[in-house]
Amino acid sequence: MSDTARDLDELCYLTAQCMTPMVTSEHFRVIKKLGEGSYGKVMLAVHKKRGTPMALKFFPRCSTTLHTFLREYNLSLSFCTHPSLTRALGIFFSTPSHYIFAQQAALYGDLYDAIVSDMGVSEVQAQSVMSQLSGAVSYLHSLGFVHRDIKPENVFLCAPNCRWVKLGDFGLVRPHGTQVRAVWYESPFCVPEVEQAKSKTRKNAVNQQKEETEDIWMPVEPSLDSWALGILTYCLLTSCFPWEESTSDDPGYHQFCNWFNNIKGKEESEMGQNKQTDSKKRGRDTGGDEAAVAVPSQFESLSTLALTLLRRLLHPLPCHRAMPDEILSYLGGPWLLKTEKEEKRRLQEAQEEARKILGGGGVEKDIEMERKRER
Ligand SMILES: Nc1ncnc2c1ncn2[C@@H]1O[C@H](COP(=O)(O)OP(=O)(O)OP(=O)(O)O)[C@@H](O)[C@H]1O
Repeated sequence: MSDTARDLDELCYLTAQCMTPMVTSEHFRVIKKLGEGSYGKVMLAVHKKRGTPMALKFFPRCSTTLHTFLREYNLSLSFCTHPSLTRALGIFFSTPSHYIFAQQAALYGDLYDAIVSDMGVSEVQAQSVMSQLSGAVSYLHSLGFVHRDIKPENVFLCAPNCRWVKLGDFGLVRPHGTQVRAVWYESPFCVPEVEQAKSKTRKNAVNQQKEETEDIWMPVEPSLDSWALGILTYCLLTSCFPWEESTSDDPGYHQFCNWFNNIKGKEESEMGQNKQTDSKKRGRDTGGDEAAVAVPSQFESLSTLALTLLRRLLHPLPCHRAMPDEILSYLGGPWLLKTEKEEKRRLQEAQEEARKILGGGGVEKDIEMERKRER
């Protein structure tokens, strides 16, 4: 167990000793519901004496253990000190029906709302979000924790136009290396390595009772978050999912894997001819093979740069997935093809403008005029 994981356990033990019962309305004015998840609801409230706005997260006691509650609270309070992680505010208490803690409130909704809004998220905003999340997730990883639940609903907006976002919901965070039961769920965010647990999970859901077969256990790896960041990047750029579920029988995912393997095959054959091999460098410097090999239809609007990034984050093999900090080296260039065209158009316009300023003949004409003047 890492030092940070041990520190978190100790904090849970200590805070369990001072959990106090309280009546929410005596200290807080509850304004409105900010959102609701599978574990509980989150309310915007104002501290009556200090006037400070905060998000109160309510966990029903009937379905939440004290340890689960305290782990999320202490993690958010003591470890989430990055500006793009949602920090707890040091207030926690219980009522007869709920455990409650206070967190920084994000007042502009969550990323899901932004993605499905009429405007969607612009390319610049998408890059800004991914840049902030790259920092936040890398920070969490540096402490030895893996988030395991990165999705649009868990990215909260603290300023308009996605200028400041915070990753929240630390209920599934576990220390790197922890063994957890593999649970498959129907979503592109579920990593492909969990497919082996799909038939068992399905049978359990149908029969409403646990199958006799052995559970499949997997270690918690940072590559889980890389995968989620890849899917999130795609959602931001297209407002859609790339496929329904990351399993071999899903047509969209199947197409992606074919494309992925074709590029890999091409790269390997080039490697045999002693060509440059680093896939990341290839993508950036030379345009790579991403566009050369027929791109799956759902990726057609993405630039070579974005395709290379997605190929790095969505590597079917977890051990080869890029770490979140690699996202930073893909910022600044176009992620959407439309923008690539616009970029060219802008460049042409700038060249034309420059030609006009130089009087049509360019530098040579200037030199000629200078000579005439001298004569
Ligand atoms: N600090 C916050 N500020 C503003 N809104 C928040 C905050 N925390 C949560 N929300 C809103 O409440 C919703 C549910 O919160 P959260 O994801 O933490 O709950 P959960 O029950 O753990 O959810 P899940 O089902 O994803 O596990 C979020 O999608 C978001 O819209």
